[in-house]
Amino acid sequence: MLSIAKLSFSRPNAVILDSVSINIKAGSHVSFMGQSGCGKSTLLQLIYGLHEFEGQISWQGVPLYGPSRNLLPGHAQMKYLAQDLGLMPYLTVVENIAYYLSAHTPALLQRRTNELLDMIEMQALAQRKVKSLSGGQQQLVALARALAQEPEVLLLDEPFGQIDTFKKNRLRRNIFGHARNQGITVLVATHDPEDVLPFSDTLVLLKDQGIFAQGDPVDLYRNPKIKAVAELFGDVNEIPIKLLKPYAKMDMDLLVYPHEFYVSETSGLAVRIKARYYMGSYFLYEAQTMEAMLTLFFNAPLPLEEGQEVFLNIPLEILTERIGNRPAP
Ligand SMILES: Nc1ncnc2c1ncn2[C@@H]1O[C@H](COP(=O)(O)OP(=O)(O)OP(=O)(O)O)[C@@H](O)[C@H]1O
Repeated sequence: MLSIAKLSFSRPNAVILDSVSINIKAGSHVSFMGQSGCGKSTLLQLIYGLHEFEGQISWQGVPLYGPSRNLLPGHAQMKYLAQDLGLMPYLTVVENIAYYLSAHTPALLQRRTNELLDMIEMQALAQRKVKSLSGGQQQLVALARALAQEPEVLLLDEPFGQIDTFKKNRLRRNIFGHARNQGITVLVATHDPEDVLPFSDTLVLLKDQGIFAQGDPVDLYRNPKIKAVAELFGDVNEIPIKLLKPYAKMDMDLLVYPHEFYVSETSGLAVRIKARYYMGSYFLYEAQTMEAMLTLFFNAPLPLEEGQEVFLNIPLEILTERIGNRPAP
């Protein structure tokens, strides 16, 4: 268990984290999200022991301290992968990875190196010097090198930030899957819901120097109780329920993702289309409600025209789920 109790940290001009407490089960994958500057990277750095702090952090019952109590920065059982990757630029990809591998025979070393090269899909670049690689490729070598060290805890700061979209999902599956098989506890600071929804056991939202919400990412996605949570996953609309269902007895705002609407020709919430964005497999529309002049966003597979009037609806099960989960007044 990674236990964080009443953790506080300030910079000269600002409190960054104020009395943060959380327990993280060994072997679990946890993502930290929140607006830029909310302290995600700082939290990972504090766990890794790079700054002095107030409060307690312990791993498997053993207290962890800041740099003044450690000979070298960082804890041996952890690996922290920051934006500056700390690679050895004049060595090759394979040398950077194999440097940290413990293997008793050359054949085993070769096999384990190959496994890691396969994982990051960089066999073809194995003999290239790291300094000649792109930022994204260096990021992958750093990930493989971190995993080669078989840490108990892996702390990743925006791990796929520089990787191209076309490879990203496959690499995420490889790397998070490898960490899961090895029983490594993974903590990720990210802005990207695709790092979180398919891979994390827990999502933690940082806001106002503390933990604002935490839970199963799928629950938080499906039943966001407040807009700040829904917004982590992209665009979201906040709509007074009476606009959608005029006969509704309660007064509340409903959070609706753009893909949850469906378009009807005949009935629903009347909107006029203001703008259309082609998104590949669908169109994203900006529209204005005819009543209350509210701006909202919805997705549809069809090319609708600017100025066109359509009716929007949301499936009954989403309506019931959201109403059932509304925050207490
Ligand atoms: N070396 C530093 N010196 C002074 N202030 C810093 C330093 N590093 C970070 N900060 C400040 O601390 C706050 C938290 O920064 P941190 O990098 O932890 O945020 P973050 O949530 O990881 O942001 P991002 O999503 O943009 O990476 C920010 O206000 C930032 O400006």
